[in-house]
Amino acid sequence: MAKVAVLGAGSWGTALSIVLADNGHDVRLWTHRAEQAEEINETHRNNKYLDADLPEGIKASSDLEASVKGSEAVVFVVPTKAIREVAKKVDPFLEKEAIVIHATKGIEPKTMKRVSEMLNEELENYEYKEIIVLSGPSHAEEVAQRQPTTVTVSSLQIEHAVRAQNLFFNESFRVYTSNDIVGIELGGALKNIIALGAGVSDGLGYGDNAKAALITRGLAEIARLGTSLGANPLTFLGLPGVGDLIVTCTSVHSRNWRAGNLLGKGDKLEAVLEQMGMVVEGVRTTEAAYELARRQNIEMPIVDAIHQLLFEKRDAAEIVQQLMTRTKREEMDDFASILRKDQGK
Ligand SMILES: NC(=O)C1=CN([C@@H]2O[C@H](COP(=O)(O)OP(=O)(O)OC[C@H]3O[C@@H](n4cnc5c(N)ncnc54)[C@H](O)[C@@H]3O)[C@@H](O)[C@H]2O)C=CC1
Ligand SMILES: O=C(CO)COP(=O)(O)O
Repeated sequence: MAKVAVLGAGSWGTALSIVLADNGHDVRLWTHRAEQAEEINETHRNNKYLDADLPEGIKASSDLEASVKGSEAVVFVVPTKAIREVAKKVDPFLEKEAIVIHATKGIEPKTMKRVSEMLNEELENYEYKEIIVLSGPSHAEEVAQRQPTTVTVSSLQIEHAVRAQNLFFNESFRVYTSNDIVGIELGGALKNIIALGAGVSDGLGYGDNAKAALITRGLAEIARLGTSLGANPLTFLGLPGVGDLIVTCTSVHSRNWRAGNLLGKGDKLEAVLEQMGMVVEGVRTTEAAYELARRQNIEMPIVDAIHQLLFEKRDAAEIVQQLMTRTKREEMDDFASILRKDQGK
């Protein structure tokens, strides 16, 4: 059994630590707050983030060096905005043969980089340069209850992804592998924007028809942008694509859906984010995707609409009207162009 460091003691870091501890691994759950580490070790709970009793195999720590040194695997689960800062601090302590996995779902505004690209830049001494992503439809609350969950792990070298698959796989946590790291990271990050939109739609009082439309047309936007950046279009039909889109757009567990729901009811963004107390990745990723769409010359009307709502203070109901009255078009236009690109035409 392996020593594994999990970096970030929020909901998802804690839930993934439970999976690893259930598999018999020696888990160091690192937090940047010493008082949180003390509380976890004394109570075997992480009450602010997850309603679950933690297995004995999880030891919390605020000592990054002690957590990372000697670990066969290091799992980054801090929010996207903290990735660079934490990676810089981790770099001197990483073991030569360790695998680096991340389970963070975001794109960095301004640089428009994926999390594995940010990690590769900051982990200067890391020889493999083969970061692994873990993504899929997986709310922490259900994983902590050992409810059936499926995810996908991916890295450029499939052997690395297989090491991660073996680390996490158990009877309630089924792990697939894939070699499309670009598609998997983009699917996980971009679905958060659509989930904000689904929350807005529900908050405005619209029904299931509207939500199904958002999920389906949102998937078309994600696939269009993703394919233009080199992803395999089929990835978006898998767990980290449509799977994660469904779970995040339809579950009350989703922070992005909940934030959107409050926005749809008329609350202001700053108040919503303060009230959430947990990371709502879709907000910063909207900034990044909005810029990426322009750079790649890709049409993303839902992303544009969420950008207008979040950053241009536009009215939610007006934006829905604007989406509904766009120029008439053929439904499968986008998919036809994706397929043409995939076939090199
Ligand atoms: N919660 C979930 O069910 C899932 C979350 N994710 C992704 O996992 C990532 C983390 O999400 P959650 O755990 O839900 O967030 P969270 O808000 O529950 O926890 C974030 C944790 O990161 C810590 N943190 C923030 N800034 C930090 C810094 N500069 N240095 C060190 N630690 C810092 C916070 O103290 C907190 O413990 C996000 O990218 C999210 O999209 C992915 C799948 C499921
Ligand atoms: O990514 C998730 C589930 O797969 C969690 O989504 P939220 O960050 O919206 O809670």
